[in-house]
Amino acid sequence: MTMPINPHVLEALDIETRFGEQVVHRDLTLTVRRGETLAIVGSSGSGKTVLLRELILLAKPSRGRIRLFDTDVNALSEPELIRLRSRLGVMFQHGALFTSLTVRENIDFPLREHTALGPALRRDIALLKLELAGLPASAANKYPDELSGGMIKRAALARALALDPKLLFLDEPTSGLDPVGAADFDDLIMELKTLLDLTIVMVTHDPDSLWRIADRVAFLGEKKVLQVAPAAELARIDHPDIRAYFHGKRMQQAQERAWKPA
Ligand SMILES: Nc1ncnc2c1ncn2[C@@H]1O[C@H](COP(=O)(O)OP(=O)(O)OP(=O)(O)O)[C@@H](O)[C@H]1O
Repeated sequence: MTMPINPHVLEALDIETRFGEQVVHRDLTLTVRRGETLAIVGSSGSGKTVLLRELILLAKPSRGRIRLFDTDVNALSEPELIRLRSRLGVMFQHGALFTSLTVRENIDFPLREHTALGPALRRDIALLKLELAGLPASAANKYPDELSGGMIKRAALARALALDPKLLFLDEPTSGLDPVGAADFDDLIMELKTLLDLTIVMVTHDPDSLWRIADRVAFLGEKKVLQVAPAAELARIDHPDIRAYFHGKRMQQAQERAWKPA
């Protein structure tokens, strides 16, 4: 008998997160469907970054369960956790590139850590990822401080893709980019999602990304996920925090741009 495939690649169930007396999450549940782009939004301090760190296994919630690729994370030993973590692609907000390494060496880093591939093959893979992320080959030997903000994002994306993850996390992928650069980056994410058959989870403050590339949006408030729905549905939900978030001028302009025929 074949087992039905779990439609969820990630499940965070009944999560509680505390820092001393402060409760950041309580009874928070979030599931991510295979193949979707899910955006996590909420006001400043609502616990998006903390949640992201828990989902990528860099931090442990105080209570609750996280299941990734059908594996209960709580039950794993440290080596098993490291192996599971290597199946996640993560692009951090400011790139988090090693400043003493070139772009190619940065992309090579996870390949060296987690595979037994030889240097020639690793070099080819790094150059391929660079190209996938839309960087010219000439960027390979540059150091992070020789790159523009947009190039740093792309280099960080190339590194996140190094090990061919099926699940990609993006922390504020378009922050700091001008509107054209941000739209280009959103386009790139959409293209890569289709090309590489990715599931994407992103924390974002960018209204254009919400309307253009997110299939569903999870709204964090009152220490939990208040609602998960496509942006158009979420915008109609009658909750004071959600209404306030969606009815700002920037959000309305983004909605109009997303609905304008190309
Ligand atoms: N390591 C930590 N120790 C203590 N408190 C923390 C720690 N990390 C986060 N917090 C607290 O948890 C709360 C949620 O922080 P978090 O960074 O997740 O918010 P956020 O929704 O990502 O905000 P923003 O949109 O401004 O980035 C904040 O009150 C923060 O001070």
